[in-house]
Amino acid sequence: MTTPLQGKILIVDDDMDVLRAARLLLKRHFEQVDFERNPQKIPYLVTNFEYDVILLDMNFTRDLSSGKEGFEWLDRILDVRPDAAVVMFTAYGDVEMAVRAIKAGATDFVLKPWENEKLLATMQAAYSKKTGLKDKPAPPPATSQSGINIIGSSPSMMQVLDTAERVASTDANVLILGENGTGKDMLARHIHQLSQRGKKPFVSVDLGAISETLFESELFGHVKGAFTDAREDRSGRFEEAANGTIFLDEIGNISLPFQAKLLTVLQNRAVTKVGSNKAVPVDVRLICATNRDIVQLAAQHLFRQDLLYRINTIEIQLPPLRERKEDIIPLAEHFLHVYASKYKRPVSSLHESLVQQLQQHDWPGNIRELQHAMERAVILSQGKTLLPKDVFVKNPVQDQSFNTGYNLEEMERNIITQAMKKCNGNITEAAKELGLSRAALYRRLEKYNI
Ligand SMILES: Nc1ncnc2c1ncn2[C@@H]1O[C@H](COP(=O)(O)OP(=O)(O)OP(=O)(O)O)[C@@H](O)[C@H]1O
Repeated sequence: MTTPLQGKILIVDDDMDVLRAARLLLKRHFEQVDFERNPQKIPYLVTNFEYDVILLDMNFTRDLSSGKEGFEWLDRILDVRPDAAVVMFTAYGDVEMAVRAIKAGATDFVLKPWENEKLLATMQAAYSKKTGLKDKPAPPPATSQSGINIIGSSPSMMQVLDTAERVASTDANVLILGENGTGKDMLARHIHQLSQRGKKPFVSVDLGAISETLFESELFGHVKGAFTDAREDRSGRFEEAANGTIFLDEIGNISLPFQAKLLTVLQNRAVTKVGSNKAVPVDVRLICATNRDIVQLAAQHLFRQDLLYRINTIEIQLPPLRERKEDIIPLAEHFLHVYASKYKRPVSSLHESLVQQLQQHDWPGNIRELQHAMERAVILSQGKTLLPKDVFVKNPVQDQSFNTGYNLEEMERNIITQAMKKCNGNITEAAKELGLSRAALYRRLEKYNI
């Protein structure tokens, strides 16, 4: 057994067996474990004693299934002690409710019947969070757990990673919002890896890159003969994601008729292939993302409100890089090492003047832009230290108006740069403007390092 932690715990549950069992377990690991059967005593207890973590039942017998009473008590606790760490105890099957409790300010939740290890780990994590956040080592713990190296220890990123970690195991639908290049895809993979579905498929679908005609067959599959080119049965992306996670990127870009089709699939948890009339059940966890203001789209009736409610059980907002400047240098250093090793370059540090310029830059293309800038700089670098001129290469197209000459590639680069500028870095809109698919535009952005 590890060194016992300090810490004062309160358990509130009206089931005496639960109280006894939980107390027996927690007593071995915490300095003091109090328990209370009557929730009416909560205001008195939290006012007069300082508990580090409160384990609170969501369903007292007065109100067996709605969890409403649990929410009320959570509110009362937070009124008295806004910084209280409250872990909700909830019945299996009430996960959505527990997730709502987290939105309402709970720290975490544990499902009943519980596994001792899980209960202990959750209580210990809540305790450390409450008392020792500052002592934690710098890298966010989630990084190594998922195997995905998410760089960022700014307060806003810590909060994003914290929410991601907590929702990962719940199977709740997640909507990730953020500008292009802020890491939405990466975060979706991270959540998948941390979830119980981590070893099952993660299927990413860029809805902005699928043409309207292929939408249904791509997502739901088709049967042989459904249309001229359908020479054999084909499974869709939902089926490929069976037991795993489907990531629907650019969800804000699909037309109203397809929103209706998607909603039917999500409601019925079953897909019907094009050309078939048999619905096949699918078990997938849904993560969606968009860079658009989806609430506004819903208000303008361009996005179905009922679909929005389905997909946004949990919303995670990824802040743009310019709003988490603390992350710029760690990210730049990360990419420096990645590309120095990839291209076998001797460069290993950033010059002080470059550090300043990196921090001052606005990064409209967010982390993707920084990543490309660092890749290009590493390739062009000549010494051990990267200088501003390596990263902020004077790019003639930025200074000149469109018609610079007759070099085709240069003209293409020019046009794309102009379109990206005009659309404020919004890839979907720029692709539309240029008459390209998003995928085709991405390829060109990569090619020209834009
Ligand atoms: N926190 C991070 N740490 C390290 N790399 C990151 C981080 N966030 C994003 N990246 C990298 O930046 C690039 C862009 O990230 P990603 O594709 O996840 O962004 P996105 O928001 O999904 O972009 P888009 O909206 O354009 O599809 C990727 O190469 C990703 O690996």
